[in-house]
This record gives sequence, structure tokens and C-alpha cells, in this order.
Amino acid sequence: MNEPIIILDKIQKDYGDLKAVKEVSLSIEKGEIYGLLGPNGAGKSTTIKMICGVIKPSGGTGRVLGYDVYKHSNLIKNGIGYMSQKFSLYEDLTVIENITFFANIYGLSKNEIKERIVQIVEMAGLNGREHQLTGHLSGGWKQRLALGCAIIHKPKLLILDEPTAGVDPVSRRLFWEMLFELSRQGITILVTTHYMDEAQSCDRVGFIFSGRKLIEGVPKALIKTHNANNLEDVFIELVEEVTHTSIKHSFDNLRFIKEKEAKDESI
Ligand SMILES: Nc1ncnc2c1ncn2[C@@H]1O[C@H](COP(=O)(O)OP(=O)(O)OP(=O)(O)O)[C@@H](O)[C@H]1O
Repeated sequence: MNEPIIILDKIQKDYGDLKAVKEVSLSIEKGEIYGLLGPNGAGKSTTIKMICGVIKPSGGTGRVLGYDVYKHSNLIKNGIGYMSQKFSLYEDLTVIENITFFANIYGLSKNEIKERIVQIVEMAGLNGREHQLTGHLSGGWKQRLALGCAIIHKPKLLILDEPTAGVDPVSRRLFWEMLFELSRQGITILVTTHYMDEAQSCDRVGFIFSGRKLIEGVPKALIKTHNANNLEDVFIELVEEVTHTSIKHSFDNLRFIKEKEAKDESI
């Protein structure tokens, strides 16, 4: 059997006295879409940084794409595609110029670049906009272009840190259609999101709270076993159990989807 694409065993990260990530274990298979969920400050970004080889864990073990997170961080970095909510596109370059820029960073040949421009423009639905300045594109187009640039080097693992934050619901749907297609092609996707509809679109989700993974599973199964209406209710129930406080009517401590919903409504 092939090794999972991501395998963490009791990984930890301490910042001085603060235990940002506490013995988190994860195993993510090829082609899976895995959602890492949790409120702000839960430890999601820190976990992602350890997976990407950007920071070294304080304890535990981890292998990503078959490489050790302590010893082979450069090989891991080369093998992944990464996109965050700050898209990292150049607004003063055209669509094609942005794609070419990222292709050059990864050392693609002229022919490969030509091929990838066609593929990415097609995938992102940017036909007819190839020579438009990126700064003039709407949020949804930029986001799809950014995803195209993140996979320019055909990575086997794609890491998306709140990639749809602040993007309108229709564009989010189109973006997820792209993710489903990439997953069908065998690309593994690790995504963080505050949107519950997106969380429910993942093959599996893991919920992190205060540095610990509290629960993991297939969204529908989690909802069913907890006799809940949705994932949000499952997570709120768990946080209430752990903190011994009632947060059902107060999301102040769990800025989970409230803020994002407000943004959606204002679009
Ligand atoms: N470089 C750092 N030095 C000290 N503390 C840090 C550092 N990076 C993160 N932390 C702390 O570690 C904890 C986990 O932070 P992390 O960014 O991983 O949370 P998160 O779940 O990604 O939150 P968000 O959704 O806001 O990005 C927080 O208490 C944060 O303040």
C-alpha cells in the first residue's frame, strides 16, 4: 500500500510557554480533500506551516510526500502548491504575464509555459481575458487565476489557507468545482475554511481547538453520529464539552462563520 501523502504523528509546536499545536496526528490519502477547521488561533496555520516545511516541529514526527518534515523541508516545499487568502498575484501584470512569471519561478521550459497558459486559462474560465490586467479582474477571477498559478508546477499536494475568504458565493462554488476536478486527477488537497458549506464539501474534516485535534471524520457521518443539524453544531457541542461553557448563543469566542456570513451578505 502507498504511504499517505501527509502523515503526522503527535506533532507539536511550542512558542516559549505557548503550546500552539499539541500532539496532532493526521493521515491524508492521495486525492483526498481534507478540511482543517477551527476558530482563530486554534493552531491551523501553525500545523500547515509544519506540513509545508516552513517551521520545524517541537516534537512528534511527520512525513509529507514521502519526505521527513525535519530533514527534507526543501523537497517538501518544491512538491507542494500553496495558496492563501492573500493571492500573491501581481495586479499590474496581465493574466498571461502572471502565469508566465510563476512558470519561470518554477523553471518551466518555453514549451511547457505555452502549454500551461492554455490549460490554466481554460481551467480558470479566463478565455478572452488573457491580456487583461489582473488588477482589473473581479475577486472570483483573481482567485481562480491564483489557484492556476499555485499548481503551475503540477504539485501532488495543494495547500489552501482560507482561499475563498471574502469571495462571493457563486465564485466560491466555481472554485470548489475546480478543487473537485483536481482531486479527481489525484491531487491531494488540504484546505482551511470558515465556511460550513465548504467544510461539508470535504471528504473528511478535522476540527482543531486550542492546539488539539478534537474530532475528525466524514462530514455527513459526524453530523449523523452527533445527531446534529450541521457541522457547526457538532463543533460547538464539542467546544462546550471541553471548555465547560455555553457558547450556543454566543459566537464571540468562536469567530467561526459569523464574520464571513456578514461579508457574504454585503456582496
Ligand atoms: N510565530 C509565533 N510566535 C508566537 N506565537 C505564535 C506564532 N505563530 C502563531 N502563534 C500563536 O499560536 C497559536 C496558534 O496560531 P495559528 O496562527 O496557528 O492559529 P490559526 O488556527 O491558524 O488561526 P487563524 O484562523 O487566525 O489563522 C495562537 O495563539 C498564535 O497567537
